[in-house]
Amino acid sequence: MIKIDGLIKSYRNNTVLKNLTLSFDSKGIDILVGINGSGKTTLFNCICDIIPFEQGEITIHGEDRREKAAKKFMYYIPSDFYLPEYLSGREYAHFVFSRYENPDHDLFHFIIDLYHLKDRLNQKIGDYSYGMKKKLQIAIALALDVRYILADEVFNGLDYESYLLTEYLIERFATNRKFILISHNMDYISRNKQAKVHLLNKGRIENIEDISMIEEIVISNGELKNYYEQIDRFLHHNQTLNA
Ligand SMILES: Nc1ncnc2c1ncn2[C@@H]1O[C@H](COP(=O)(O)OP(=O)(O)OP(=O)(O)O)[C@@H](O)[C@H]1O
Repeated sequence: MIKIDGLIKSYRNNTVLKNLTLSFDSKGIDILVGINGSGKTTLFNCICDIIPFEQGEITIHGEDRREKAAKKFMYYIPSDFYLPEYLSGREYAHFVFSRYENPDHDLFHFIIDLYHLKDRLNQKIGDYSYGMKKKLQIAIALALDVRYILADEVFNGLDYESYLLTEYLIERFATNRKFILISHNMDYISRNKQAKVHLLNKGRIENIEDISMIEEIVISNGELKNYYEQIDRFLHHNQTLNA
């Protein structure tokens, strides 16, 4: 289980996470939603010990997140990943595998095949497209013997077939590990009824039982209604001028 207790994280005087308490069990899919800048990536960076925070505690299977014993349970696919462009996909996968226990090489090659990347594996990552880099990261993540895979916008950059394939892989692999996904993809969220959805809003987290609530919350919290009215007034004004 990942336990987050009383987490407070600020950047100078901007408090992004305000006394956050939540936990993730070790199977299934959890999806983190929230408007741009609500702190989703910050939360992932805190969990994975990439950034420090002022207050609170995060444990992974009872181990503090900073401990090696905690890190071996997790793999993180960030949205803006900077991969070593001078390595081939194969070399990079081997580098990651060397840092974890029991990676499944057969599974890695199986997924690489599904993603049509087999012939590209010996090429430098610098020559890969954005979607190909994403697929390489997903294949590596699934081949690792980890409990938790955290992924920030994992479907971005994937063509539709690869998106559906990845959705299916995640669903099947979630029977014995946890995927915590940051996603703005409402298509994915609404299709995956078994996933738990958490909304990060103004530094606090709430569970979303009914995903139609997301639209209501976004509209009632944000400036959206105001923007809709501005667009209507703008169009009305211009149409009047052009009439
Ligand atoms: N290194 C940093 N220094 C200062 N402020 C930061 C830093 N990183 C993030 N922030 C601020 O923290 C807030 C949360 O950012 P974060 O990237 O966690 O949001 P997010 O929910 O992941 O956004 P998005 O949906 O756009 O990816 C934003 O106001 C952002 O400007």
